[in-house]
Amino acid sequence: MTDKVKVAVRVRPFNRREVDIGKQCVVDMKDCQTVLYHPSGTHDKDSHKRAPKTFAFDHSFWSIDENVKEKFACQSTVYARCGKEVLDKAFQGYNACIFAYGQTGSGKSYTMMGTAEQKGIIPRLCDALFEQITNNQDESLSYKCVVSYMEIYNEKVHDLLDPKGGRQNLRVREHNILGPYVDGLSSLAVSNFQDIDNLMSEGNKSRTVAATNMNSESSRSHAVFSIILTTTMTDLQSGVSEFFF
Ligand SMILES: Nc1ncnc2c1ncn2[C@@H]1O[C@H](COP(=O)(O)OP(=O)(O)OP(=O)(O)O)[C@@H](O)[C@H]1O
Repeated sequence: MTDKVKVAVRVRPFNRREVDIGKQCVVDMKDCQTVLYHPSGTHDKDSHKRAPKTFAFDHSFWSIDENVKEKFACQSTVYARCGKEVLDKAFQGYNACIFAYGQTGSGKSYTMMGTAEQKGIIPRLCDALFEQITNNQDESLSYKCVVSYMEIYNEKVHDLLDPKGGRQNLRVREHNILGPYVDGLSSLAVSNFQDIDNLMSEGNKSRTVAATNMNSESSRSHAVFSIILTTTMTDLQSGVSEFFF
């Protein structure tokens, strides 16, 4: 990757409540730029204080109205610009992390997981990952894919996929070459997105606070899902890449 960190911003459609109370949209996007307008407009003597503010990002995704075809960024556009490159680099041996940040209800889950009809980045990336593994014609190359899922709650690390269902605290250690790792964290083999989805659902049941519970407790619970892709060339371990969500 030319830049190690890329930042994308996405604006979602108004929800029912916002439509009902007549909210006004103050965000516009063009190419990689995001423009914020002052809600009071710019038609009086103080207007200069309320000039629009323009910010540049690696990507600005305008997803407010799918009828505005020339501007609308759908789920596949977001994957093509943010997910595909990460996958390509993982096959070259780089580690990668896609991290969604934003206030409650801003569209993180929709962008990352999406719905059955409108798949988000994670299912698309996993489908492409397993498709690439399945289509591999090079007999000297083989791939193995495993996943881990942990929760960090009150600075304690729990294994959400522990087959024994235990709740012991795991230790974070430092490997002299690979860096920090969680000692004893289970990793389970997967061969398609459905396997991954099932393990995520199982893991979510083991979280201290239900993932859907929006209260102050849930803000202390952080779940980290990782997919570890090991590429092996005949008799030679060539690379291990890890994705974090
Ligand atoms: N780009 C989008 N297009 C259509 N609907 C969207 C979009 N983004 C979000 N939504 C809808 O907005 C609502 C809130 O989105 P979502 O649950 O993804 O937010 P979130 O940031 O994950 O919230 P939380 O932090 O509370 O989990 C959902 O009903 C979702 O379907």
